[in-house]
Amino acid sequence: MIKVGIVGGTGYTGVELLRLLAQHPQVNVAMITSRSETGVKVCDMYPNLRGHYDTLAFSEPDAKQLGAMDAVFFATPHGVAHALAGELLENGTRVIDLSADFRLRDADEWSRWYGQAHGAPELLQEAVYGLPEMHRKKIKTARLIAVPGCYPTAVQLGYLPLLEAGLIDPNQLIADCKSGVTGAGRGAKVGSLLAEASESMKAYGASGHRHLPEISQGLRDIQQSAVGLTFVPHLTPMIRGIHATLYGQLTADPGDLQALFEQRYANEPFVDVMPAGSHPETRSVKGINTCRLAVHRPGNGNTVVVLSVIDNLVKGASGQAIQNLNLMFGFDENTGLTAPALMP
Ligand SMILES: NC(=O)C1=CN([C@@H]2O[C@H](COP(=O)(O)OP(=O)(O)OC[C@H]3O[C@@H](n4cnc5c(N)ncnc54)[C@H](OP(=O)(O)O)[C@@H]3O)[C@@H](O)[C@H]2O)C=CC1
Ligand SMILES: CC(=O)N[C@@H](CCC(=O)OP(=O)(O)O)C(=O)O
Repeated sequence: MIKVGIVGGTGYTGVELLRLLAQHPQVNVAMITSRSETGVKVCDMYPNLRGHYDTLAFSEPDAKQLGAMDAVFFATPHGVAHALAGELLENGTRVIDLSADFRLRDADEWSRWYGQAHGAPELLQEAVYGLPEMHRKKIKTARLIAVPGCYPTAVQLGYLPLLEAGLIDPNQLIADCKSGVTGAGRGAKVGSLLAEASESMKAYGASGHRHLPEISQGLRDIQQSAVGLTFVPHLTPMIRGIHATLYGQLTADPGDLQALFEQRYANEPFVDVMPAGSHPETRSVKGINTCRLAVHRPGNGNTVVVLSVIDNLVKGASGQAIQNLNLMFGFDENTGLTAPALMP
């Protein structure tokens, strides 16, 4: 049994960590922080957790107490993990950061997209990008994990087999993505109000979203050369879920695309390649750590279309964070992550 702490426990990804870890036989959540709810019991704020965390209460994010944990999850806004990660690592505590603090390898690029100086550039070299389907070996020995963003997870998993096989033009990638409103976090914002977000849909960040450099970096790593990506996110009237429609231009005879995807993900516990002709739904992954994919080649033409769905709070954040923890501590990769999705 290991002891873990969660910094930022009142947010959507924090409470999702609690929900999933309640089923994890090897993990004891020993500390959870919130500056605004200090002293409040977790189960008083989140009644769905009654019976699971009856004594655990929110406390201040004290570095010394966090340093007594085996691992600490950061479910906080950007910049918070920068300030605390170094001290925790020095104490031998492993850090799993759900924010974007360590996702980009270039500190200057991070500063440009996040509008603040990078607070811990000295840690960038050791941070491992926590996408197990690409970096499983490195994750197993990592001390510091940058959990991928929600859109980046859905997009990279969809393009991975095609780019690895060299079948599409890396300069003509188009990712048309939709997110539910929990993607914007729990903080009060006009755009997340029921009357603003329901019965409507809109694109945002079309001329440049902070996930663009993260996705491009990941696809570049697969492709081993520059990529040209157009990424347009949309806000849709659902609570959870990411739906990515990915377009690629074939440069060679692709052979059997369905077999390519099935073979690439045959040993991946959290990627489900749907039968040929499928259209995966976001609700089929609600609450679970699975990415469901389908690959199409309309009219047998030159365009390949990949459909990729995840739950932004699970494979897009907290579930993937636990998948990383399992790998880092030598637990079965799917420990605590095996329940089926809630449907409808
Ligand atoms: N929502 C999503 O779908 C996804 C989110 N992420 C990322 O995960 C992180 C958390 O997201 P989410 O749960 O949505 O965020 P929320 O806004 O819902 O929650 C943020 C949490 O962080 C705490 N917090 C805020 N500022 C600080 C601070 N300076 N020091 C310590 N704690 C702080 C808050 O509690 P308090 O202020 O009381 O301390 C709160 O518990 C973000 O970086 C986000 O980008 C990643 C993938 C998907
Ligand atoms: C709907 C919505 O607002 N989504 C967020 C992305 C989700 C998220 O939290 O981003 P990270 O994965 O990088 O942390 C956004 O567009 O900024």
